[in-house]
Amino acid sequence: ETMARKFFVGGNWKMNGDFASVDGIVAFLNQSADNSNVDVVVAPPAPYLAYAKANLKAGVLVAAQNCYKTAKGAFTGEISPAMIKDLGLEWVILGHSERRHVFGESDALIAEKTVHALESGIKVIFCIGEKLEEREAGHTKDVNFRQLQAIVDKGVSWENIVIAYEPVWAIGTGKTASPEQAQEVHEWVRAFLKEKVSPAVADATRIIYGGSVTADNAAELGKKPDIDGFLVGGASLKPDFVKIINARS
Ligand SMILES: O=C(COP(=O)(O)O)NO
Repeated sequence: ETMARKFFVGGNWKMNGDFASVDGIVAFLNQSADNSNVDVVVAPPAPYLAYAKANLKAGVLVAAQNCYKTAKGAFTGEISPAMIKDLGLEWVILGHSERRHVFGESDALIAEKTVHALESGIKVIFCIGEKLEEREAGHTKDVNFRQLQAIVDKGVSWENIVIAYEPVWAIGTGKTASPEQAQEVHEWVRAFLKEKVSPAVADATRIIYGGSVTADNAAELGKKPDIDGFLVGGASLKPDFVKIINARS
C-alpha cells in the first residue's frame, strides 16, 4: 500500500542574502496563505537563521544549510546540531552537492553528521545526486545508491529524514531533469529503501527533487508519484517560490 506522503518544499538560499533581502523573502512568505498539505522549510545562511526564525510565520520552518558532527569543540567556523536546536530550529540540510563537490565532504563524514544531527533531535534533508559525467557513464544508480548506503550502514532511523535527489548537472544550470528522468531515479531510490531498509520506510520516506525547479516546471514534476516535493535554490529567493510551494494543490 502507498501511504500518502505529505508534500515537502525546501528553499535553499545558499550563500545569498542580507537583512534587506531576508526581509523581502520573509514578507512574501508571511503574506502567502498557509497550505496544510505542504511542509515548508527555508534554509538561510547561518548568520540569518535566528532573524529568519524570529520573523517568519509559524507555517514556515527554518533549516540550517549544514552542520558539523559533534556538539561543540575546537572546530573553527563550524556550527553544531546543538546550536541549531538552541535556535529553536528542527531541520538541517546535509550532503548538499556543494558540500560534497566544492568543499570535499566524503560520504563517511556526511554519514557521521547525519547520525549526530538525528541523535541531537534535528531532522535531516539528506542530499544525493550524480554528476553529468557519472550519468553519461551509466553510473547514476550506483552513485546515488552509494551515497544512501553510507547512512544505511549507520542504521539510522528514517522517520526524520527527507531524501533530496539533486542531479548535480541540474543545479543552477537551468537544465532541469525531465519529470521522467527525475521519477526514474526517485523510483530507484524508493526501491533501494524497500530492499535495504523496509517496505514501510520506502513508502513513508519523502523523496524530493532539486535542480533548477521553477514555478513553470514544478507542477509537471509534482505530478510524478515518487516526487514528494522539491529542494529549491535560486527560485526560492523570489516570490514565485510560493507558486512552487502550492504546485501540487
Ligand atoms: O541546490 C539546489 C538547487 O538549486 P537551483 O534550484 O538553483 O538549481 N537545491 O539545494
